[in-house]
Amino acid sequence: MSSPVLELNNLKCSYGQQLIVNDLNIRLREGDIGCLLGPSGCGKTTTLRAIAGFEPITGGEILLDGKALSTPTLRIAPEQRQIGMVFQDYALFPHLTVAENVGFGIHKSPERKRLVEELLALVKLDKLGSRYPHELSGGQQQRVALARAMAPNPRLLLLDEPFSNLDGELRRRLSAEVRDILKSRGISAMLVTHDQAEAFAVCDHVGVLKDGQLQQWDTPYNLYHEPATPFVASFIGQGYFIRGQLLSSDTVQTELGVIHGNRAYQLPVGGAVDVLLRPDDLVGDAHSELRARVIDRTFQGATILYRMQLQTGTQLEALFPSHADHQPGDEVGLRVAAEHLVVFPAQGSVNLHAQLPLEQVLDTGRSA
Ligand SMILES: Nc1ncnc2c1ncn2[C@@H]1O[C@H](COP(=O)(O)OP(=O)(O)OP(=O)(O)O)[C@@H](O)[C@H]1O
Repeated sequence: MSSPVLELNNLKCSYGQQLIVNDLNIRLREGDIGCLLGPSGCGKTTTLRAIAGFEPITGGEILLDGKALSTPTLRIAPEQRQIGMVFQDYALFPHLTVAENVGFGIHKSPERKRLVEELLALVKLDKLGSRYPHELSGGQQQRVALARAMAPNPRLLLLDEPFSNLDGELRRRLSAEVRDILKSRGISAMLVTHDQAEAFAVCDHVGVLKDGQLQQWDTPYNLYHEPATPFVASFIGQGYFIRGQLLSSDTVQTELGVIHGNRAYQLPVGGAVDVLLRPDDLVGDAHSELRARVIDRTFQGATILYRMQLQTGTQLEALFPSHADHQPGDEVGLRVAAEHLVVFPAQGSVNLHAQLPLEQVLDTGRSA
């Protein structure tokens, strides 16, 4: 396994007496794109600014290639860190052309002209080198910012909400393109976002933060299918919890029937658990004894998200292919097809027949 390019060891950051980032441990491998993801105010930007050298740290250490950049008694200046930064608002120099912006950090290099041309071609702006930033679209400006940050060949690139000023399709396309560009050059990067789809599309590893603490640092696949905490389960993807009882380490009895998973839990057999259900864990089955009534539906194109109710009153969400066209009031046969059984020890005193909505988990998490 390759050695980490960036290490955050027990990192702590504070503003005055207020601890903002608490004991963060992250290792980013060479060539990987990492992400800090979490709700507003959880400490993502503070962490990124500490890595860049703009904020002091109050505990732990930040290492680049094994060398200390920050400790509570040391702060290497940002320009000496070999770290490039791309900001949300592009932060281009308005009085410099596109080519001059890109070449700004390498003005002493004899290779400057060639490098600028190469980078402009890489970000597909080779014909726009003589324009000024205000003559470009938002997406084009962010490409210039990316090329400028890459020009000095940094060991690590930091991207702070780089696509948040762009919308919809452009945002999706540019984020995929940026991933391709970084990967084609083997550049290690750390991105901050509160957009889960963006984190999943761009990054190899994602760290979910809550109140300055890392809940899980993992691949997007594992965050979705094997969330380590109820907070990650509820923050990542759609879903909700239903109450169940553990029959064995990998089997749980619920009012939807017995659900058998592919992973063993070290929890007391017979104990109450909360079972995570994603809308795509429920499939239609006309022959199933489990029946639910459609309450409402949201047409999403290829799929329809149904809200349904069991006879017991429990409400469920199910995502069906669009051709399964049910109307409110219809009775539908259901089956659970959850390969990835995700359970947590039961929280609070939830009515056995009531689902625990995700918002409640998030609220409980916040106030904890
Ligand atoms: N300069 C500052 N002085 C005091 N408190 C600050 C300062 N900057 C940020 N904070 C506080 O630190 C906490 C974390 O802020 P931070 O900007 O790191 O969060 P974030 O996760 O990036 O949020 P967002 O997604 O909204 O940008 C917040 O409670 C914020 O109010």
